[in-house]
Amino acid sequence: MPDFLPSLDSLAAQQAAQRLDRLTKPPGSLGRLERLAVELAAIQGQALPQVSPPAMLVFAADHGVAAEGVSAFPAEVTAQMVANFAAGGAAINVFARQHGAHLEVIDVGVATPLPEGTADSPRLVDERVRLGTANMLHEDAMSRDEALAAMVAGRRAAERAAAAGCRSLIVGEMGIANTTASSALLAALTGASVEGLVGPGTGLDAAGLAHKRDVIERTLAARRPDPADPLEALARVGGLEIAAMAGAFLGGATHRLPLIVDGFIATVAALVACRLRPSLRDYLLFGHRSREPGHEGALAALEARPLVDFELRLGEGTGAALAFPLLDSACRLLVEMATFDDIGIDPAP
Ligand SMILES: Cc1cc2ncn([C@H]3O[C@H](COP(=O)(O)O)[C@@H](O)[C@H]3O)c2cc1C
Ligand SMILES: O=C(O)c1cccnc1
Repeated sequence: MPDFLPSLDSLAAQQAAQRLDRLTKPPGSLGRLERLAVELAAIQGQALPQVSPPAMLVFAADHGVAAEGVSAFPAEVTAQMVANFAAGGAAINVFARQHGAHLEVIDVGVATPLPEGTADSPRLVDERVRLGTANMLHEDAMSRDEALAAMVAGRRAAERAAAAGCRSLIVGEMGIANTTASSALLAALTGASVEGLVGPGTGLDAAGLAHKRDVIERTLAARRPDPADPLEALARVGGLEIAAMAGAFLGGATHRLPLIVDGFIATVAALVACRLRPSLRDYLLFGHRSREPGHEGALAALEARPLVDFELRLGEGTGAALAFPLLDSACRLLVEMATFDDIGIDPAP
């Protein structure tokens, strides 16, 4: 993983801010779009930033803890959804087509064999580190080396996106039971109570939720993840796709790509990456506020304010994709709007 990340470009930020003040509008009247434009200039090191085309990286893996009945859906759905992403039929595929995104599905550890023909899809990348994590209630989800290998697979995906000319990164996931792993990891890293952050995921009822909470609490008591060692915590109670997302964020930042964080799971992955490299925080933009209750605590741990609140609770990168047009609009305003000079008006009569 990178030892350091490039720092924000304050000169590019200043140039963008000055241009915004010369555009044909009252100063500051485009609100948060103006702050976004300046932030994007600082990240990319360009007075006129550009976020299009985006890359959409969907990392998929299975979770041994699914055997405890912590999801409303069976573990086989991970592989079925990977086939759906590969065929272009999932929600994130719709947004990818809408925004001309480069979409990749990266299998870092799907346990069930993929449906016939899936492996032939040009969208699918095989980076399997192991066939799903172990059941973290009984043993560590994976080894430290496996967590690192999954992070490196994530970094490689970010590097492919940069090499393909993508100008921003949307990072999503698929992995049945990954809200359980993310909840355990978030509780471990922040010390927050499991009760306050556990949620229904794909749609557990009240009894299912109580059971999920009990499984997470017993897991934390058995695994004792150390918040001072984020990689170890990731290995003990995390997931392969969560590790890969953390690696993709770090890899994207080394290429100065604005990183659009999705919902609960992506935000927990971003938190892990920030604990490893705190300066990563400068590169993160938060797409949306998920309905999953734990998202609030994950956002608070990163002092993050999401762009949109549309009551999504899906994952895959959909909440980040939904916010993408806001970033794109911010960039286009900087490039395409006329200045007061252009139209011959003195803005300060
Ligand atoms: C058909 C389907 C499509 C999905 N796309 C994302 N998720 C989301 O749901 C899962 C997490 O919820 P839990 O922890 O309750 O299993 C993840 O795979 C996440 O990406 C999906 C879930 C399903 C069922
Ligand atoms: O916010 C998310 O990422 C989320 C919430 C519920 C289920 N899957 C993902």
